[in-house]
Amino acid sequence: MVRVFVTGPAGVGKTTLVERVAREVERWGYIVGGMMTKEVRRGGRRVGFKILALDTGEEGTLASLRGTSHLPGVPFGKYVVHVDELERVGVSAIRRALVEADLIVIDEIGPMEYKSDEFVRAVGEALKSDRHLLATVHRRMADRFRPLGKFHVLSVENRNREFGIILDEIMRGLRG
Ligand SMILES: Nc1ncnc2c1ncn2[C@@H]1O[C@H](COP(=O)(O)OP(=O)(O)OP(=O)(O)O)[C@@H](O)[C@H]1O
Repeated sequence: MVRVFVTGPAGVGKTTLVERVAREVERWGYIVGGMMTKEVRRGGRRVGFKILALDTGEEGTLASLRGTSHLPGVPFGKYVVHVDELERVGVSAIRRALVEADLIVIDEIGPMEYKSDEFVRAVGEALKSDRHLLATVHRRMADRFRPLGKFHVLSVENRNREFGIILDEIMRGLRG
């Protein structure tokens, strides 16, 4: 069983890399589940983050700029984190992946997501399960996950090369 963690500075391409890997893995006929986080931009400006369930395509609002959403939430810097949405879309997707997927994707494990105890629990379950895991980890939390699997730090210079290395690690795990 393989566990791959990806970290790196904001905007370096972690989500893009995970999407590319997930697409390739699916092309080989494996089932990929879990969740992705994407930024939401309006007029060139980042106004929040949304979560996407990989299996159903369902979307939820993870966070929005303070004062711009009626959804309940927990303040986090200039954002409000919508814990209910994270649990409805993201945590549910991870839980389904724990029973259905060949590869569990968690993008990302970060301080916003950690506002949800259910999310923290779901990550713990993924780490206890014997399913293959590909997760992105916020820089601030990297040290906690470094010892738990193969660990990659992305930069603009290495991100294309790392894509190949990570895909190879995961395909080798999937093929046993
Ligand atoms: N390998 C790549 N080659 C060219 N452009 C890329 C590559 N990877 C990512 N990008 C571009 O860089 C931008 C940021 O990518 P992405 O959202 O994947 O970064 P991230 O590390 O997940 O960001 P965040 O820290 O916000 O989660 C996007 O516009 C994406 O298209």
